[in-house]
Amino acid sequence: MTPQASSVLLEAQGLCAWYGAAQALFDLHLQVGRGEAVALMGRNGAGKSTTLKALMGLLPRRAGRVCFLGRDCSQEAPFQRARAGLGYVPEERRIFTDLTVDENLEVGRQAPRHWPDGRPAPVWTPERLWTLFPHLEPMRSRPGGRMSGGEQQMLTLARTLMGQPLLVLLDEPSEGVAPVIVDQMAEMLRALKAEGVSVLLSEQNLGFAAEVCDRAYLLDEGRVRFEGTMAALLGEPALRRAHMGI
Ligand SMILES: Nc1ncnc2c1ncn2[C@@H]1O[C@H](COP(=O)(O)OP(=O)(O)OP(=O)(O)O)[C@@H](O)[C@H]1O
Repeated sequence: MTPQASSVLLEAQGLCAWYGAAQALFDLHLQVGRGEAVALMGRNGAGKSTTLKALMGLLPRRAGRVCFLGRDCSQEAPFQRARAGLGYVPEERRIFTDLTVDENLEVGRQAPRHWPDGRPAPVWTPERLWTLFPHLEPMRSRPGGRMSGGEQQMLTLARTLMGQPLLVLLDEPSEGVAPVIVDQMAEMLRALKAEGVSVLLSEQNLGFAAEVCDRAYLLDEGRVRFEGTMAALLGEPALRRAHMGI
């Protein structure tokens, strides 16, 4: 079950990536449709972060095609992909520790966007973000450096949303985060999906991914080993044991 061709926002065809001479991704094909939440699953070192970085154009040595909004962006720099509406939240939180929550959000602000069919895309303002991240509002004047890891993770995502992305690449948001924040994160991602924003979520936590995502790609040693619905992945214990160790 892949998205209809007309609704595909992001597509990778034969994506390969290397770190120096070592190949980390092999001939990866994936699609994310409009309004879809898709999980990229796999154990440590499977290639999840590498896939997101390659999609964003952050790895110097890569091959294959990446299309965003039907346009080949394989040769574009990361900032050009971001400007086109591809959001990226890296695993390591990248907030400005000396700036307050409000200021961090302002740094990310971009003009509202439109979908390829001309309809307006969701518009994110700090006021709208407080309803998604009620935790952040009381901290508006607090410097980012004085927040917990989970709160910084939320702020990184909120700031990415201020860039008005049509699709967000989200790298392991649940890693090292308290269970209560993981629950809020799942709720927030469901709300994002309800707004029609697409998400490609790199994740090891199957429970979290299953709460949020409709489809999954399972990676092992840089190759896709399974592609299908989340329900199908949940129904394949042997596959999960072989490629995820759970
Ligand atoms: N900067 C780097 N230099 C060299 N090799 C790297 C680098 N980053 C990742 N790798 C290697 O590439 C492979 C894929 O790593 P990647 O970080 O994409 O995995 P991952 O699935 O995101 O794992 P994790 O959940 O641990 O972040 C691994 O073999 C890893 O050792």
